[in-house]
Order: sequence, then structure tokens, then C-alpha cells
Amino acid sequence: MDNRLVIKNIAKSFGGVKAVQDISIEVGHQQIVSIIGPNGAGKTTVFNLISGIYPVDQGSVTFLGENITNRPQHLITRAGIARTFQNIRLFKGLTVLENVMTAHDPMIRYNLLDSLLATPKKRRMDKENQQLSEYYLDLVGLSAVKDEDPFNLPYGHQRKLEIARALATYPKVLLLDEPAAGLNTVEVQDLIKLIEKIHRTLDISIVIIDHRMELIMDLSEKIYVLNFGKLLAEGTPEEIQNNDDVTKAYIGEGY
Ligand SMILES: Nc1ncnc2c1ncn2[C@@H]1O[C@H](COP(=O)(O)OP(=O)(O)OP(=O)(O)O)[C@@H](O)[C@H]1O
Repeated sequence: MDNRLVIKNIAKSFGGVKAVQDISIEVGHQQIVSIIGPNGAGKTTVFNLISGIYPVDQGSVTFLGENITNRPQHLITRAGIARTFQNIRLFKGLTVLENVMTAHDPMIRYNLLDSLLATPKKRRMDKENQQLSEYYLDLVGLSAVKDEDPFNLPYGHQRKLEIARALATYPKVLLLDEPAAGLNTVEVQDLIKLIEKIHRTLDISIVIIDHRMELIMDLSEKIYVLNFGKLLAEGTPEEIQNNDDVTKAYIGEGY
């Protein structure tokens, strides 16, 4: 198997808090992998270390055989790793379509002169950007609202827009941080279908952090469970559901 994303023994502390200790995770070609665990277990910190938001204290992140540990965020995006955030991050004052276009824009390579003179090359690339952004909006089911203000959309739509923005950077691996947070049961089922569709259509690997077990168990090929910054268990959904340590960790948190 082509292991696209290999995280080896990463660690990160914030002051005295050991947020992540010696965690190793592998995400294979076209796999859907999940990271679960009680609040404060270190899940988002793992995403922040992969995507270059924080430098690691220890360990390495390898992507398609290349060591990308501690690279700047924009180079990690350019290498093919995209992410969404727990708290929705959309641009005010831009339409739904423009929000996707701004995500794709840094991926376009035209120079300052093209930009200043609005050369045919620049106009062609802008057109391509628009078509591509419309494609991703269609994929997530938001074509009908492309000219609207995203902040007038229901929460579930805003989450889909965030996913479209991440897809517009052409990822090979998509990191979704709590995509189901704040969604009702019907919206979660809709999101499960959308993630399956994205996976099938784009042939990408997807890593999901979420607390909604119906989503995790339906989608994941492999699950990593974190607890207090450490890896507690890894395995298939069935193995994780039958793991006593995992049950205890969740019961301890009142889940
Ligand atoms: N920037 C930071 N500065 C200080 N402490 C941090 C920072 N980021 C995370 N932490 C701490 O690291 C630990 C792990 O946090 P993290 O957000 O990774 O957990 P999580 O598993 O994603 O939790 P949740 O499910 O609640 O989102 C927590 O104790 C948190 O307070």
C-alpha cells in the first residue's frame, strides 16, 4: 500500500501540558482514517502539527515519501494536504462562490505583471478558477446558493462550503476537524453521504476527527483513539467498539 501520510512518534507540549506524546499514525492511499478521543485528548493538535500550524517538538511527518515536518503551512497545502477547522472560517463580504475562489487562488501561478495588466493568461486562469470553484460547489451541493452571503446559510451549508474551500486546493489528503459539530441527526446522515461521494469522486485520502460515532463508524477503515495525548488504541471500527480500554476512557468522560 502507498502510505501517503506517515506520522512517526510526534510530540508537542504547550508549557507544562503534554498535548501529544509519541503518536504514530499512517494514512494509506484513498483510505478514510479517523482520530477519536475524549475532549482535550490531543486530536486537533495532531492536525495542527501535520498542517504546519505548530512546529513539532519531536518526530516526523512524511507525505508521499517526502519529509514535510515543520514546513510552512502554505507549502504543506501546496504539497497536497488540505484541512477544515473546528470553528468555521469563512470570509465575510464575499459570496459563497468567491469564498471558494479565494481558496484556490494561491494555487494559481501567474506573475505580478499578469495581474497588473490583466493579461489574457490572467483572464484565462481566473475563468478556470471560477469553473473549478463551481465544480466543487456542485460536488458539495451548494450550486444553487453560489451568489449568496455564506453567513445567511444554515450551519450545515457553511460546513459544506468549508469542505469545498479545502477541496479547491487540490488535496491528496483532506483533514476534516469535527465536520459534524453542531449538525442535527439528519444533517449528519447527509454529511456521511457527502464524505463518501467526495472520497469516491476524487480518489483522495480523508482523515476525520469527530465525536459523532455514527459518522466515525460508518466511514472509517481504521480508527486511532487518543487519550490524554497518547495513543490508546488503533484498529477497525469493530475492534475499537469492542476495546475495553476505549470504553473506559469514554465512560470516564461521561460519554
Ligand atoms: N495553543 C495551545 N496553547 C496551549 N495549550 C494548548 C494549545 N492547543 C492545545 N492545547 C492543549 O493541548 C491539549 C490537547 O488539546 P486539543 O485541542 O488537541 O484536544 P482535542 O482532542 O482536539 O480536544 P476537543 O475534542 O475538545 O477538540 C489540551 O489540554 C489543550 O488545552
